[in-house]
Amino acid sequence: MSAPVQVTGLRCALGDRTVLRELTWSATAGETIGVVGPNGAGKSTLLRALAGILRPAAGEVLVDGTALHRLTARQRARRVALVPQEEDLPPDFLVGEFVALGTTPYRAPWSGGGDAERAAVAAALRAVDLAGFEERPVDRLSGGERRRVLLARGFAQRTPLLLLDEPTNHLDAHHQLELLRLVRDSDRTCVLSLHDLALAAATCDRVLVLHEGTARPLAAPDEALAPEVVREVFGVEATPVTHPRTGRTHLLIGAAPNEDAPCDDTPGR
Ligand SMILES: Nc1ncnc2c1ncn2[C@@H]1O[C@H](COP(=O)(O)OP(=O)(O)OP(=O)(O)O)[C@@H](O)[C@H]1O
Repeated sequence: MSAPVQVTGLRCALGDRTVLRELTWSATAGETIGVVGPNGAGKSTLLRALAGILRPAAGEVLVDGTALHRLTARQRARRVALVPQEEDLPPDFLVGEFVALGTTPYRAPWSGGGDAERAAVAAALRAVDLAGFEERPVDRLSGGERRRVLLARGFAQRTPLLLLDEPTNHLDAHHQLELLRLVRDSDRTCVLSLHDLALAAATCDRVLVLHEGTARPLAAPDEALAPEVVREVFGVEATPVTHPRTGRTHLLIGAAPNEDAPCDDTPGR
């Protein structure tokens, strides 16, 4: 249940302002693509274009060969799920009712959910470590639990393409790693925006770096997040180190040296 994604000559505008231009890249079915970039680089805008919510100003996005923005909302919702960065949960909803919204595209109009829907909701809640939360009012959740409920709704949509905007926000270390493991292990194509470059390097098959209104070539983390790229785009130092147990490359992020500061080589300092 995964779909290839093809982005060709994509330009995205908000109002009369071009936010992204000349984006051309493609993801194969089942890949996990990380999107990184400084604040305001256009990560959320790109995800909205991939979701078919934002109509491209030029170029196109094809998911499994289909331009999503030409589909009805219901058809689109069977192909792509977008978990936004922030969303107010509707007051008076129970967690189970909210997560069940993810199954709406599969229901006949005006029909209730039934056993299949309950099973889908329970599975999605188990996936985000909230098993048994169905009856809990959504306004009685912590920030991290709210975040995981949003993710559960995205999982319940059972789409071949899953878009996650800053999915690790508000999550503790355990749930960040669990979520990213879930994303990697799922058989969907996933595109996720991340601020944490080390997590992006450790989790994603390939990484797209947005910078100055466009994207650098989509590449494996070692190349996409090479120290010189990270220095130029983010103004920080990235040091690749090999994890002693797994052998995977991890990035240590630190402040860039201040080139104007006098160099102090005094021993012992
Ligand atoms: N409605 C709008 N009209 C014009 N410009 C907008 C509008 N909404 C957002 N922008 C601008 O578009 C740019 C891209 O915004 P976007 O939210 O996609 O960036 P981002 O990379 O997701 O940012 P962040 O890391 O801060 O979440 C920003 O410069 C933002 O100020």
